[in-house]
Amino acid sequence: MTTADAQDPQDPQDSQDDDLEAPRPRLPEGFRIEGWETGAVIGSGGWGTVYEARTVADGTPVAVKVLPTGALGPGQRAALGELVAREVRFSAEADHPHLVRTHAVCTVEAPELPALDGAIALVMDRAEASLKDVLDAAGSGRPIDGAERVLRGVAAGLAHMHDAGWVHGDLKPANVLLGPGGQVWLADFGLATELDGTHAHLPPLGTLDHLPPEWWSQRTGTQGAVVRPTADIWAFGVLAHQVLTGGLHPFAGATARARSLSAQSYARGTAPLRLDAGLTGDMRRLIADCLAPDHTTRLPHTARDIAARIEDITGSPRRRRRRLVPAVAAGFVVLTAGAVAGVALLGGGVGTRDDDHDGGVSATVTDARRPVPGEIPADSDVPEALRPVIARAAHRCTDEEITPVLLAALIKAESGFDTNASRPESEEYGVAMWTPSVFRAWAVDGDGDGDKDHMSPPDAIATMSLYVCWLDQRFKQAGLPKKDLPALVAAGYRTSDRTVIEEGGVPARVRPHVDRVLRYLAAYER
Ligand SMILES: Nc1ncnc2c1ncn2[C@@H]1O[C@H](COP(=O)(O)OP(=O)(O)OP(=O)(O)O)[C@@H](O)[C@H]1O
Repeated sequence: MTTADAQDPQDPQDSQDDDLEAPRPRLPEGFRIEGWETGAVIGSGGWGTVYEARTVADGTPVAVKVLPTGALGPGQRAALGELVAREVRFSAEADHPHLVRTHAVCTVEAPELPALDGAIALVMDRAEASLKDVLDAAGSGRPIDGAERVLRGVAAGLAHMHDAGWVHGDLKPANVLLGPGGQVWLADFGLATELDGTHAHLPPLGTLDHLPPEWWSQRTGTQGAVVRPTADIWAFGVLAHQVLTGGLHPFAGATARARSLSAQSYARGTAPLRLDAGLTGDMRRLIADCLAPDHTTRLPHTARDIAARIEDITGSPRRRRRRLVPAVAAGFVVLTAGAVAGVALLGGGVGTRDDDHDGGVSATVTDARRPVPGEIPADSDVPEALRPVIARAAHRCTDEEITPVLLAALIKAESGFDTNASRPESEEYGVAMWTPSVFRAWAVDGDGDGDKDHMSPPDAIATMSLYVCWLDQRFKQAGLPKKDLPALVAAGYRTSDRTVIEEGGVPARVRPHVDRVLRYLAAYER
């Protein structure tokens, strides 16, 4: 579903990193730049090299970014000057606990090292690691240590930037620094530029993995590409997914370019959003909002709003325990991703959701007397063994119309919950009545057994959820009435998205089937 970052030798983004491996002139350890003394190299970026350093007067640790200017042509020198000026101006203006501070800008005087003589040196707070270092070392599939703290810090820093009228423009794990006392700092404001009305012009640098899909269709004029705050929101969505899954990118692909193409297919409406199944519902919704497919639909999700939501989701454990979470029908437990089999029966009463990803059961228990909208009621005819499978499959889709009861109604109309159902004349099999060739195009491994089998209820139902989620998105994009979506989805599952869109509604030939689905749905929702 998602693919860990991998390097592609053909990928310009990755080959940029190869370039960084080329030997560069280095300052010797103990080199003095005004009141600071450099130490070992921390790393190199597109423009220069970052060194450990300390303040000579009192030994305070700092980092010094040295940007050589000697080998640059006049145009490059001007561009570098502009980046530095932005970074310094930004740092001075935007004083904030989640933005790294630049203390001074100096000139390196090293006549004996001509390549570095005259270089610009930025003296900054020193971090212990970047978020990229942490993600590179993390085991994928689980949130990194301190994931919530990191997300809170990044979101707060971004909200402060946007409120101050700046766009970061290059938000990515390498530009999130982690301080020695657990601080979270946004860094590298080289691309940050003041908002001009609603957007800023930036040169087309950025990072493929964190660029919003609309970036590719924008026209790049002499001033560069238009970068708006919503581009930072997209980048935050990608980064949050990576932080919560130990580095998994939300879009599939072995290379940055492939992932970017997947993101563009999603934005065009030709592929659904497939977030990692281990995310909690709150985080899923938040990431899905950040990854809204275009600038306009992302616009309502401001950094301030995202920061507030993250505070709410990840608030203190005490606050979290008090928050009651809407849950599945009374008397059973919803299993999070990675655990499908088994239904634990609990008594009635009120429980809480465990927002921490422990890879195990995320228990959501409701008050038995109050059925939760969209969830399967306790007294329904849905077989107990299928309930958690259906609930989990429905919760994979972030679109509100795709609920457990809608999936249950669809399955009942398709097969009457018969896991061995078979209609050979139309080549439809299993509980979700998949035609094997169509199933293969969408297949999801719902039970995580490494196999995708249309006769396996978890696989068939998870795939049904993915497919109807996509239908739902298609119909919304086509402007079909929101209130008709359950009927349209039922019709689309029996025919195709195209047929429904072309007919502008439910085709007459599937009307009886659709009516049946709606009747079952109404009974579950009563
Ligand atoms: N203040 C700092 N404290 C500690 N490490 C830092 C600091 N600033 C940058 N680094 C680290 O130094 C390395 C180089 O950083 P730099 O900002 O030059 O490049 P980058 O962000 O990796 O790439 P680019 O700037 O080209 O996008 C990175 O590993 C970064 O995490």
